[in-house]
Amino acid sequence: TASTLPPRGAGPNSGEDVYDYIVVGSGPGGAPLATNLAKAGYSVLLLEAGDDQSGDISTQILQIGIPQFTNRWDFYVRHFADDATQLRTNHLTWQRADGSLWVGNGSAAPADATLLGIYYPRGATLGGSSVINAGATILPSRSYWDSIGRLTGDRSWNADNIRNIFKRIEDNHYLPPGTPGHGFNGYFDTNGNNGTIWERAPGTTAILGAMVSELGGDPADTISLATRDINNVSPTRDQTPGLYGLPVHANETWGRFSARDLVLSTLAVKKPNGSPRHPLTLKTHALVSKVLFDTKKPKGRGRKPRAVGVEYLEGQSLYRADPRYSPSTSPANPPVRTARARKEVILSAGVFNTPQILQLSGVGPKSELARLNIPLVLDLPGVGTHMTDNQELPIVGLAQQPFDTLPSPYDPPGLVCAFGFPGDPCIDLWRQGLGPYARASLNTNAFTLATNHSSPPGEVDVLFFAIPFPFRGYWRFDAVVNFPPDPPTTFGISMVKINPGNRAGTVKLKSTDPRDTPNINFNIFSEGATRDLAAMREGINFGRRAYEGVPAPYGPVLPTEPPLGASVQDEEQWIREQSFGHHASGTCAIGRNGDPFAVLDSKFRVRGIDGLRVVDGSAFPAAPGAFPVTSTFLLSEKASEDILRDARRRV
Ligand SMILES: Cc1cc2nc3c(=O)[nH]c(=O)nc-3n(C[C@H](O)[C@H](O)[C@H](O)COP(=O)(O)OP(=O)(O)OC[C@H]3O[C@@H](n4cnc5c(N)ncnc54)[C@H](O)[C@@H]3O)c2cc1C
Repeated sequence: TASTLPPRGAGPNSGEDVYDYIVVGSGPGGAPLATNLAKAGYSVLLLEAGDDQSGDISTQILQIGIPQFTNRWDFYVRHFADDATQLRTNHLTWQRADGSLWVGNGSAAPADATLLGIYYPRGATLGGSSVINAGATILPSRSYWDSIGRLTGDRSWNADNIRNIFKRIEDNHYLPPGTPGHGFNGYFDTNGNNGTIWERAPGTTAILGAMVSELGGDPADTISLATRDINNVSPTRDQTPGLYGLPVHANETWGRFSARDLVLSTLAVKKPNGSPRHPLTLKTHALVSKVLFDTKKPKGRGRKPRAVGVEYLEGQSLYRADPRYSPSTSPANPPVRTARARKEVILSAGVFNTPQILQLSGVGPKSELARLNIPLVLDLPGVGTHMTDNQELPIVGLAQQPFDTLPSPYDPPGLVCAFGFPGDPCIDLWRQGLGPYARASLNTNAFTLATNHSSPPGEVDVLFFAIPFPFRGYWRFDAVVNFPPDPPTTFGISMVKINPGNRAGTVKLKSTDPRDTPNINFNIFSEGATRDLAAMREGINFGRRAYEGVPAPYGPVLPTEPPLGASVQDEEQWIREQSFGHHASGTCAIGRNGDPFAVLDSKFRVRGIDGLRVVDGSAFPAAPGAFPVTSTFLLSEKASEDILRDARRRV
């Protein structure tokens, strides 16, 4: 079949590209696993479609680490199958006849504009999205991990076990050494604010104080509460709402830690003779197009197809979501390579690309594969389904005066950072461990709420972070936006829905061309909508009451968005149409035995296939807490243990 690997010695590879394991994708799912397997002595090929951008300073400093032209893929997704609803979303991206981008809803779109969809960037570089994300590092609730154990009957999924993995990998820079539940010698740098940022940001602190007060606390405690550890081990942590610090994956001088560091540091270890200590081979510019299966041997009773390698296209920016891709300059027929795995192939290409690769390989919903005439290897209806996301929405308000941050006495007078633009004086300071980039920023606060609609009851189900601008979602910085600029008195209480009920998102192939993006539809608020909308409305009302309570000179703050005075129905419509996400999970989910939609078993093995696992954000059976990245590192560490245990058993 099309998926069969050429015999060893045949073709351009001549058998030389053979490894114990092949890992596809170097993000938080792939990198820990690839490096752990190599450190255990197994030969590993790590294939990454992007390139190594570690020389780009914006990827080194957390505060300026926004998605760049060189390190991201631009996906455009749908939130709804229904066009009329979709067109009311205010942050749709459209392409005009001259190629420029325009952002706005359908009512005002220029006549020459074609709808691309809702912009949804992903990291596509060595280290994956951990190189471009905001770095928020919050563990999900204990019940989240325990529920995977209950779902699968696999007791290794339990909160204590996962906390032990966290302790092993963390290198905490914001708590006293020895703090229970934390680690201080691992690779996963975490940092958090020490309170001083709030002393110089009186407006933001006043808003946080009003939120504390609204929950029955004393606003005089605001600064000390804003340094509280949200990843604490208290047995009541998940049921204790209120203000905390928001930790991030960053080192002691707020340099970004990412999955890239793990790969580069593993490659850098040498033996005394100068040869690599660990048998890890990294190939960037390698876009995996399919998994190859052994379909030659006669099928015995119960014999499953076996993954034996991968096929990949070689070259830079081959995927059409890469902003550097151009139909005129990108090669039409890049070289096609294969690599063989003695033991296993592990897909860690992220929530959109892992299900794309599986479907291109003939593993997925039978009807979908038949639609594109892809030879069927296994009918696995759950591939590319059950996608979930944390819905987010800002509660926007206008204060009585602008939100200023007072200068730090430690900075040169008149210092103004340019956030990575040429001549940024703060970059040189950061190199010396000084200046604003070497300190916590204003978004290092987290405020949780347990609404009357939380599930499990009593557990926090909404997380806010308070910032002096409205975070309404993503669009490209070079797009023209069709919204009026926000005045400097604008504030945003950003709301993230924890444990969302919707898992109706899908990733389906657009074509059999591996360079095409798939069709992605989150189908938001299709499932569990009553509960989620009610919880988010309760969150909005909490934010509005807090705004009213902000004292002079900043308050009272006038809530402006979602629009005031709307009926319940209209407000729900606003939430449905204007909320957004960027934490997609679950497109190849772990599930219980007997569930036809369970793509993976509890050990990350693709059900019905030997030698193939999925280890990335696709594997989560539900959204992991408010922020997925830490859980993805933990998942990868857990998978490493499972895979190494199996490898030793087979020896
Ligand atoms: C802008 C942004 C902000 C975010 N902020 C936060 C946050 O503050 N906190 C948080 O917890 N989470 C955040 N996230 C989400 C978080 O970063 C992701 O959930 C996490 O990185 C997922 O890890 P992953 O390994 O599943 O996939 P990814 O990190 O997406 O990595 C997948 C890798 O696979 C590669 N790849 C894809 N297809 C192929 C192919 N065919 N062949 C070879 N390689 C391939 C990609 O290039 C990429 O490097 C954010 C994400 C973004 C994009």
